[in-house]
Amino acid sequence: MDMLTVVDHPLLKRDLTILRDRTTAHGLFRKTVSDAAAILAYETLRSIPLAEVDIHTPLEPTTGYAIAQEVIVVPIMRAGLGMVDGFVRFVPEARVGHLGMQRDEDTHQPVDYYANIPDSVDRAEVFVVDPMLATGGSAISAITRLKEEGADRFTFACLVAAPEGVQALHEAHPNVQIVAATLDRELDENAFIRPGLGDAGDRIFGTPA
Ligand SMILES: O=P(O)(O)OC[C@H]1O[C@H](OP(=O)(O)OP(=O)(O)O)[C@H](O)[C@@H]1O
Ligand SMILES: O=c1cc[nH]c(=O)[nH]1
Ligand SMILES: [Mg+2]
Repeated sequence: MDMLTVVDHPLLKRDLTILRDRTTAHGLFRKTVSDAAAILAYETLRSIPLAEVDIHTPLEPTTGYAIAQEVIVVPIMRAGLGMVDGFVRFVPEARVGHLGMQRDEDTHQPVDYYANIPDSVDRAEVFVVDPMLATGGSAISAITRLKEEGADRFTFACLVAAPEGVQALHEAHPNVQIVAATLDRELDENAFIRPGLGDAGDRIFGTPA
């Protein structure tokens, strides 16, 4: 699956273990989602373009670098909110858009309930973040919506990806780079990722169904 980059880092392996463990309480779960997102952001931002800038050190003029591309981070709510801090800590000037989507428990299709997308999305590098890529329905719908607003440069960053979701997202939006902390085995009959980590949103916000 070369449309997918699985970031290989010992800290991510440790963090995923904390997240998968059913005994992890929501406070540590939320912190660990943020920490793991920061590692994904660090790796993903390697390709961000830079421009040279003239600055003065206390001793002499020199050349430095500034990020030359507008960055927009778009969490898919709720669970994607847990990854925003991990991304914007490295790019504090980034704008943050929001897309609210809730998967219908029976059909597994995403139902939209909120959208707020910055006007500059058409000239930005857009990082869509959500811990879980299961069937791919939510990610596909989010990126379709962002394309309607004019966006055309995307990375989709998640913690746990299912092979079914990677395939579906790639087929629907072949130009989207997918970055994950792990590629898990499969979806189960409820479209939950196995082994997975359960319902990411409920575990981040401490609201088990
Ligand atoms: O790839 P898919 O099959 O679309 O599934 C993944 C989606 O499901 C979860 O959200 P959920 O609907 O549980 O909403 P929540 O974030 O409010 O918990 C998850 O955070 C993704 O958004
Ligand atoms: O395993 C899954 C699938 C969808 N949403 C989740 O939060 N977890
Ligand atoms: Mg959920």
